[in-house]
Amino acid sequence: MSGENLIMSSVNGVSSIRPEIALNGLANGLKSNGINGHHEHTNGVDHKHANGHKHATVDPRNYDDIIRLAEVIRNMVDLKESPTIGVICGSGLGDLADLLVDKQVVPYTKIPGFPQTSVVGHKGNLVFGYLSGKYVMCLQGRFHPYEHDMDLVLCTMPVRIMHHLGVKTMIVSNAAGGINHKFNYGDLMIIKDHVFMPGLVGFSPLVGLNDPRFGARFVSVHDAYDKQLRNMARRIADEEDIRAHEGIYVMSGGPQYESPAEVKLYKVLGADALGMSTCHEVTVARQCGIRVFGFSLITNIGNDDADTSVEVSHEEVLETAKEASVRACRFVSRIVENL
Ligand SMILES: O=P(O)(O)O[C@@H]1C[C@H](O)[C@@H](CO)O1
Ligand code: HPA
Repeated sequence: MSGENLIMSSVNGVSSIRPEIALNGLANGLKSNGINGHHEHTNGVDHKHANGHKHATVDPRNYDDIIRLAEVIRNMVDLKESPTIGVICGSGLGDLADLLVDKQVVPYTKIPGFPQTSVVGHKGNLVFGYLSGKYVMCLQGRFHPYEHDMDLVLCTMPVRIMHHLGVKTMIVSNAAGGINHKFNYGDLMIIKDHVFMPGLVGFSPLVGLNDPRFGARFVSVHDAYDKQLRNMARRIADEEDIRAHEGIYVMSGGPQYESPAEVKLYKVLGADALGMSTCHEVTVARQCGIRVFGFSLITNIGNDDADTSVEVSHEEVLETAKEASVRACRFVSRIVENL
């Protein structure tokens, strides 16, 4: 692929990538030395491109590395303005990024030190452009902890980059199994609160030395999912005739789906839908002070009876998510319009 094509065509114009800037960015210091010398790069990430060759070492725990990487990304595109809205596209919402106007696409493979996606349905592009007249940045593909050895700091690095680039409101989506008996295939669930199972047992992106420049050591997640945004989203769902519930999302570590007994456990806990993402990203967004709106696409129904054989598959998840995709994109476009 030539340098000129690294940023793909836009709807209203094409910008060319300047790869030398990315490389200069690396030369200028994407070699982590730790936080003020206290943190000795204990978990530096030595990523590989999808094509196999090694590139920059970026320590996702190092504030200066994150800022430099954000600046490298800024220099890879010709930002029209600061993106104040960030969208993390879960399974089924990836098409949203394709709808952006004046679009600039940066493949994760071209970002030095960036992790890569491996889950089908997550393309692996950072996309900048206009949605409903607002300048947004989309993660067309997220990082699930189970793909990255439960390195939650690495998986949430894009949220910190979003914050540095100007994002004030984050919209995050996922595909999830419904466990509330009122839920049906293809419904949406506005996330009201979450149960972050990995976080409860120490797999939190906030574990480890905290550089105060990232935000508070102890982060409140009481009001993680903004009430005003939830109310607005409910109104929009009504106006658009989209079946949307409000409920509690539980994140398990995955990648195996839950056993019937585990589904039952989550039901007893009071959860309404279950998945393998989102909570880590929301936790970091809250540390940054980003307002959050989250929703699930209900792609399958959790089975809590071991005597009833109900097989869940990622293919089923993707198929239902695909059917719901147009609705979900319309929903998000209207929310962005109202921000
Ligand atoms: O990125 P999301 O949370 O939408 O992906 C879901 C959860 C698992 O990664 C996978 C299971 O089918 O889809
Ligand atoms: N469990 C966990 N993650 C999921 C599911 C599920 O049933 N459906 C989609 N993502």
